[in-house]
Amino acid sequence: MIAKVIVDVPSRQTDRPFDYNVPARLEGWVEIGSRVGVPFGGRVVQGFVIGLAPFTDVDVSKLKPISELLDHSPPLSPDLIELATWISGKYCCALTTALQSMIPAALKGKAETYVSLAEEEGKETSDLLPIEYDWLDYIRRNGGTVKLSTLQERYPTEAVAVKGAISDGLLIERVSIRDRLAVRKVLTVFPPEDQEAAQAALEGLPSRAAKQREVLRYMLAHGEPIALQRLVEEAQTTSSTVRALADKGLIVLREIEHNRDPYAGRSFMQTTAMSLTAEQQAVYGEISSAVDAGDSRVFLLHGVTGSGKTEVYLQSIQHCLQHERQAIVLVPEIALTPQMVERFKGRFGDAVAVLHSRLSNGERYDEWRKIRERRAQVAVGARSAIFAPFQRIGLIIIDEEHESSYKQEESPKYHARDVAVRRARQHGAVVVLGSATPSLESYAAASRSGTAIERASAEKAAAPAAASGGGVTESSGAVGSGRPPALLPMPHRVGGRPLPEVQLVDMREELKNGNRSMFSRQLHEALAVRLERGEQSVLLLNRRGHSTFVMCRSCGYTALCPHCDISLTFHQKSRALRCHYCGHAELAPTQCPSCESEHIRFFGTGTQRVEEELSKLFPGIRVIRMDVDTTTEKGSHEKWLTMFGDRQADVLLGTQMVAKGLDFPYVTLVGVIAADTSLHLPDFRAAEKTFQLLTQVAGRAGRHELPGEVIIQTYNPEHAAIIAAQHHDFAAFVSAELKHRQVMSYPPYCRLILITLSHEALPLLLTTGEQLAAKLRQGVADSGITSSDNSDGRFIDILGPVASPIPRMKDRYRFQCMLKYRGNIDATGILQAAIRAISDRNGVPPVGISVDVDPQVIL
Ligand SMILES: Nc1ncnc2c1ncn2[C@@H]1O[C@H](COP(=O)(O)OP(=O)(O)OP(=O)(O)O)[C@@H](O)[C@H]1O
Ligand SMILES: [Zn+2]
Ligand SMILES: [Zn+2]
Repeated sequence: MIAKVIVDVPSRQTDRPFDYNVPARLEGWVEIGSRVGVPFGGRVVQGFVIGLAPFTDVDVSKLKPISELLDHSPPLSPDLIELATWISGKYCCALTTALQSMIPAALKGKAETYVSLAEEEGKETSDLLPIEYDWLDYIRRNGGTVKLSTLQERYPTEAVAVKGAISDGLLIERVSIRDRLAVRKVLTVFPPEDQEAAQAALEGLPSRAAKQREVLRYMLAHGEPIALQRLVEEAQTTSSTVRALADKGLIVLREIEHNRDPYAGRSFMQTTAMSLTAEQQAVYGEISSAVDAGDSRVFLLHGVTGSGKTEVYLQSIQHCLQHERQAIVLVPEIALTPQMVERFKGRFGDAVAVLHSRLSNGERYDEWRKIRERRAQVAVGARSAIFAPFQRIGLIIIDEEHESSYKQEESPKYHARDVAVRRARQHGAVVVLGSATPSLESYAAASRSGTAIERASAEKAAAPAAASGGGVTESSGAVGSGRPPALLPMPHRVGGRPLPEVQLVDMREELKNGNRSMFSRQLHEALAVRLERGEQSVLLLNRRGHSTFVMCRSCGYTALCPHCDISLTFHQKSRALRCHYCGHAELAPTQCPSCESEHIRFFGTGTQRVEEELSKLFPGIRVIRMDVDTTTEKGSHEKWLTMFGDRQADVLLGTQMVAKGLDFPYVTLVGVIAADTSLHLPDFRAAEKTFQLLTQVAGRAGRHELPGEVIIQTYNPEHAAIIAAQHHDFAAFVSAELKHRQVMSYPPYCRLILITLSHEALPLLLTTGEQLAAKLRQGVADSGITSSDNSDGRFIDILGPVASPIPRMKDRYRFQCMLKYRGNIDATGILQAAIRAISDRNGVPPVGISVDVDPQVIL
C-alpha cells in the first residue's frame, strides 16, 4: 500500500503529498488522517496521511517506508482533511499549516534521537567494546535505549567516545517523533480485592512493619482507588512503604489515565429550559426545523442586547442533541468568560467540552479527546473549536459573529465564520450567526433575502439570482456564496424591558467650562448616585488605537521601538517600555534622550489612571480593574467577575473585555470614558467597530429589574456612528455606512487581499514589490479583466506597492500591495501565479511574502 503524506515542513516547495510505502507491520493501522513519522531530506519529520492507494506513478523501489505511526487512531477525519484543503486554497497557505491548526498543540511532535545498544538487539558486538564506559552502563541500566540528548547532558565530555560507538555500529541511532505532551498517567493505589484475606494479612504483618500496617488499614477503610501522591499525603507515609505493600501483593499499584478537567471540582447550577417569549419561539422554530431537515442553512440571528439569544442557542442545541447530532458554539476569546461557560455547563453538564487559549496544552488536549471519544456532544470554544472532531454535527452557533477575533491573524489566516459555513455544508448542519450588531458583510448578505419569517410566507418569490442587484459581492466569503443567510430578528429585550437611555456628553464643552478631569459632570453625578444606592457601574476605556506612549513635552520626542518603528507602550508595574510587536523592552527614561528635559511623560489614558482618578473623586470606592495587565494570570478573569457578581465592588473598569456578554442584575450605569479613540484609525471598519463596541457595552446596563442608564463621553458627538449607537439604531447606521462603503468601494462591495512583503534590505524589497505588482497587472490583463471594465460587474484593482502602516517590524522593512476586486474573478489564482513568476527555480520568492485574504485588520 502507498500512503500520500503531507509533511510538516511549511514551504511552497513541499506543499504537496509525498508517496511512502506502508510497511507490512503497519498495514491496516495506517489510515487516512493518521499521523506518521517519515524520513524526509535526511531527517524524520511528522506528517499526515491524506490518501492511500495500491499504486503510484513513482518508481516503487525508490519509495521509503513510513518509519512510525504516532497514534493508534487517526487524529484527523476525512472531512477535516477536505476542509483543510479548502482552507489552504482559499487563504493561500500550505496544506500542512491548515492541518496542524486542526489538532491540539500537544500533538505537534518533535523529532527525538534515541540510541540503543546493538548487543541488546542480538548483534554480536560485545567483543568490540574494549572499555566499560559509564555511559554504556547507564544505557544498560535504562533498558538498552536512551535519548541521545540525555546522554549528551549527563556525559558532556564523552562526545568522541559516543560518536565513535555510533560510527562503529555499537550504538544504533534511531529518530522518532515524540509528542511534547501525551496522555497524563497517574500512579494509583487500588485497595485489596479480597478484604478478608487482607484483614488476615494485616494481623500477620510483623510489628516492625507498623507503617505498612497503617497504610493497609487506611486502604481498607478508604475502600476506593486513590492517587499514590494523595495517599502519601493523607496517610502521612512514604511511597516506599506503599510499594512494599504492593510487592507483598496486598494492594495493587497501577498507572491509570488521568483526564485533566479544567472545571474539575466546580459545580454548575443545573438549569432547565425557560419558556420562550414569542420572539424567541419564532426563531427557535426556524432553527429547529432546519436542523430536522438536515439542510445546511445559514441564519443571521439579529437580536438586541438582552433579547435572550443565549436561551435560544441552548434550546436549539438541546433539540440537536435529541436527534443524536452534535453542536459547536463559537464565542470570541474575550467573551469566553466563566459566566458564558457556566450557562452551557449548567444546561448540558459533562456533555460540554470547553476549548480556549487560557487552558494549558494538556487541558486542551484532554478536552479535545473528550470530543473525539464521544464523551462530549457540545463544544464551546474560541475560533479553533470550529475544528472540534465531531462525527455528525447538527448545529454550529457563532455568537457575536461580528467580532474580528474570528479571523486568525497568523497563518492559516482563516475566518471561522466562513470555515463554519463550509464545515456545516459537509455535515448537513445549520449555522446560526448571532449578534446585536451583525457585521456589515453578514447583514448585507442576509438582507438580500429578507427575513426567514417573511420568506416563509412569500414562498421563494425572490429568486437568489436577483441577489446581485444590491451590488453586494457574491463571493465575499462563504457567507456571501451559495444561498444567502436568512435573517432572524429579535428586536426586543426579554420581559418587555426597555433598552437603556443613552446620553452623549460633548467633552469639548466640558473643557470650555473648565472641567479638565476625564469625567464629565454628568458621569461624575451618575456614579455618585450609584454609590449612594448601592448599585453597580461598568466603565469602558476604549483602548483600541490608543496606547500609553511616552512623549517629551519640551521637544516632542516619542520613544519608538528600535526594530519596529512604532511607539513603545508604557507599563506602570515594571516601569518598562515595551513593543507589542516584537517584545523589545527597555527601562522608561526619566530624562528626554533627545533634549535632556525632565518633562517626559506618559500619554494616553490607561485604566490605571482612571482608577486613580476614581479614588480621588470618590474616596473608598471599590474598583475592579480588568485589562491585559490584570488578567494574564490563569483564572484571574473568573476571580474578578465573581467578585463583581458578588457585589464586592462598585465599579468594573476595563477595556473591551468588559463590553461583551456580561449579565449582572445590579449594573444600572454604563460609562464610556472616550468613545472616539477608535473612530479615527486608518481602517475602513473604524466606524463599524466603534458602533459595535458602544452598542455592546451599552447593552450591559439594565438587563434585569432595575432600569439602566448609559453615558458616552465623546469629542465627536455629531458622528453618525455615535448618534446611531445613542439611539440603538442599527438600521440607520447600516444604511449610512453601506452607502459610504459602496462609494468608496470597500467590502461588502468588493473583496480584498492584502499582500505584505518584508525584508531587511530595502532596495531588494522595493524592486521585488514593483516586480510583483507588474506581474499582477500582467496576470489581470491576461485573464481579460481590466480595472476600468465594469460592464459585467467585475473589476479588479491592484494598489501599491506602498509602505505598510507599520513600515518596519523586527528589523524588517515592510511594503504592501492590495488587491481589490469584485465579481467572479480567481484573484488568488492570479496572485499565486504572480508569486511563482517572481520566485526562483525552487519556488522561493526573494523576500518574505505573506498573504491575507479578506483581511480584518488593515493596520
Ligand atoms: N424566555 C425567557 N424568560 C425569562 N428570562 C429570559 C428568557 N430568555 C432569556 N432570559 C433572561 O434574559 C437575560 C438576557 O438574556 P441573554 O443573556 O440570553 O441575552 P443575549 O441576547 O444573549 O444578550 P447579549 O447579546 O447582550 O449578551 C438573561 O438574564 C436571561 O436569563
Ligand atoms: Zn518592536
Ligand atoms: Zn525632549
